[in-house]
Amino acid sequence: MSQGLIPVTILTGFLGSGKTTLLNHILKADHGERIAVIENEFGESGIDNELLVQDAGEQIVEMNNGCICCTVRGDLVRILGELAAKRQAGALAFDRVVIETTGLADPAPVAQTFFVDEDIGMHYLLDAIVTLVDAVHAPDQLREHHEAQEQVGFADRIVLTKTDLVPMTDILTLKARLMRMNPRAAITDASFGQIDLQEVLDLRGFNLNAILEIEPDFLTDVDHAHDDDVSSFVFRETRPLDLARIEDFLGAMVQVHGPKLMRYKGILHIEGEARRIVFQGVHMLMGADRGVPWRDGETRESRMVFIGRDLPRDLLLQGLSQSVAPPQVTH
Ligand SMILES: Nc1nc2c(ncn2[C@@H]2O[C@H](COP(=O)(O)OP(=O)(O)OP(=O)(O)O)[C@@H](O)[C@H]2O)c(=O)[nH]1
Repeated sequence: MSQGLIPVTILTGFLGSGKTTLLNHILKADHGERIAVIENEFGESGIDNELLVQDAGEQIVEMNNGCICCTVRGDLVRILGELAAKRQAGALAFDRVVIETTGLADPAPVAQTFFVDEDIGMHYLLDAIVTLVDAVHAPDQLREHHEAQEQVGFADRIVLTKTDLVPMTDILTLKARLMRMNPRAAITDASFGQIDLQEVLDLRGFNLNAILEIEPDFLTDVDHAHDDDVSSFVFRETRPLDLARIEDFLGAMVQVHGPKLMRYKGILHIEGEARRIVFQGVHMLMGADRGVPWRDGETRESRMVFIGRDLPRDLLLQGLSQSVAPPQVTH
């Protein structure tokens, strides 16, 4: 096996499948390794970045201006090159790289990077493509989005998430379907990212020969299409918001527009709350959690990204603006 190369894991999976949750588990686990993370997000606002636990040992690089598999692939090559150069010069220490792709990425062009770019190949070894599959939404996603199918097809390991929300018979049906789509990849379950790290790291799973059998044009084919009708926008607001109003409003919106709302997530500045509130959902499943405290003097801004098809953008922006907390009366 190629000695001295830096192992790279590509973490992929459709929108909201649990990538950031799993990545947080990897970062928090007691493995003694330093991990450089490359985060690619759909939409201009880097929210995942804020959701990752961070300590001095980690290097987190954001790539926000497009999808890693097409427009920003050049950026990926550049970032990997810079990381390797800094590591070689002793300016940066890390043992492995994890790339979290957007939920809409086709993993093939990301994987290609490690074979077609000579410089990258000299420093890095693609360890595996780990694909997360959301047990609640995958049956529809696999039917409607070819990206979801590509992610399963290219997986070296499949991690099934949210099995806590689905009856066992449906899980077995989904597993059988995934096995038919990709007999190479073993399937593991992870509840809220809890997984034995051996299941996702150092798999030495990426096998170019196997991939070339499935997709003979793998190394040359860079053309691929995205769902063009999927779009995103960001809501921003510096005035404090009222959490109950937001929950009521979005709760009502998903009743009507749930199927269009593929993914929404944000950091909210809530009246009277010293911590960031992390609010997120996938279609009709939504929830809020308390995040890290706002720092003294920091501008508290709510930012929420919506990704979906035919989004009711004006309605959402208007409803969220009306969720600003009423001014506090001081006596
Ligand atoms: N019930 C349940 N919820 C989960 C599980 N894993 C993740 N989630 C929730 O699913 C939501 C999405 O998780 P993320 O980790 O942000 O998903 P992601 O794939 O990073 O999302 P994008 O980057 O936006 O595509 C969050 O609310 C998680 O708490 C699980 O095993 N069970």
